[in-house]
Amino acid sequence: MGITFQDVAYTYQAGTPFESQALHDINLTIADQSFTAIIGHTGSGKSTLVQHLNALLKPTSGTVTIGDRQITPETNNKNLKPLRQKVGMVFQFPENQLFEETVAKDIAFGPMNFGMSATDAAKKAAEMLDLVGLPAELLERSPFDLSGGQMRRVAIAGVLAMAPEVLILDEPTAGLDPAGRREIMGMVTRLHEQQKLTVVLITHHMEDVANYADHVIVMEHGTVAKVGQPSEIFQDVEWLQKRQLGVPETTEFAARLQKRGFKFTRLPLTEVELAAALLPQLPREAVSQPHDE
Ligand SMILES: Nc1ncnc2c1ncn2[C@@H]1O[C@H](COP(=O)(O)OP(=O)(O)OP(=O)(O)O)[C@@H](O)[C@H]1O
Repeated sequence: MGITFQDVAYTYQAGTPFESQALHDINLTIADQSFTAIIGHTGSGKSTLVQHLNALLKPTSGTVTIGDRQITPETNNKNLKPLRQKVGMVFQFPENQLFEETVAKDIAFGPMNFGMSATDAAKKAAEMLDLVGLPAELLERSPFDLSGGQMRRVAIAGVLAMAPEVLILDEPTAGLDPAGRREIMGMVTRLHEQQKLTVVLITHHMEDVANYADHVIVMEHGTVAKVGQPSEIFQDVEWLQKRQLGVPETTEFAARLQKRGFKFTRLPLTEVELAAALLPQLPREAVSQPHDE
C-alpha cells in the first residue's frame, strides 16, 4: 500500500499559546512494497511524520493519502480502525507496552480487540511468534521474563498479528547490543521480502540505511531536505556530516581515500563495493597473494 503526502503541515496544540509547528511543506511518496528509511537530526520531525502514516495524527493542513483513504484536517476520527489495522506502528521501546500475563495473550490482544475468536487469536499468536523467529515454548511464559530483544520481538509480533500491509518502526533497535540489532533488522528484512510488507524505518544507524533501505527521506527542521536511494543520499558526505547524520563507515573511509587521490565514480556503501572499486587502482605487488612469492 502506497502513501502520499501533499502540502502537509502539522502544529502541536494549534490555537493555544503553546502551539509549535513540527512539520511544514511536506510532499513525498512512500511506494508500495518499498523499504523507506527516515533519517534526520533529533527534533527534525521524524516521529511526527510517521504518526501521520496511520492517521494517529491528522495534518493541520494538506492531505495524506494512505492506500485509497484521504486524511485531511476535517477527517472524522470514527472510521479510522481499518486504517490502523492496515498500517502497523511499532513505537520506540515497544516492550514497554507489553502488559498481559503470557506472551500468547499479549500477541492475541489486538486481533481479539478486532473481533477474532479466542481460539483463532491463540492460533494467530503461535504463528506470529514463529514469524518473528521465537520458539513456541515462549507462548506460555510471562513477557517480562524474556530478554530485551525477545520482548521487543513479542511486541512486534503483536503488531504483525493485525496483518498490516505497512509496518512502521520508530528506532526498533534502540538500546540493543549489536547481535540484538542484527536479529531485529534481519527479521524486518525477512518480513519485507517474504510478506511483501511496505516498511518505514526511523533510524540513526546509517549502516542499516545502507544495508536494508531502498529509499531514504532526510528530515530537517520539520520538512524534507532530501529524498533518494541510499547510494545517492550517501554521496554528499560533507552535507550529511554538517547535519550530524554521518555516513556508513565504508563510505566515510572511501571519502578519505578520495582525498588522497583514489578515484570513485560513486562512493561505495559496502565493503564489497569498496573492494571492487579499489582493486584496479592498487599497485600489482599490493594485491599479490603471499604464495606468489
Ligand atoms: N507532544 C508534543 N507537543 C509539542 N511539541 C512536540 C510534541 N512532540 C514533538 N514536539 C516537537 O515537534 C518537533 C518534532 O519532534 P519529533 O519528535 O517529531 O522529532 P524527531 O525527529 O522524531 O526527534 P527524535 O529523533 O528526538 O525522536 C520538535 O520540536 C518537538 O519538540
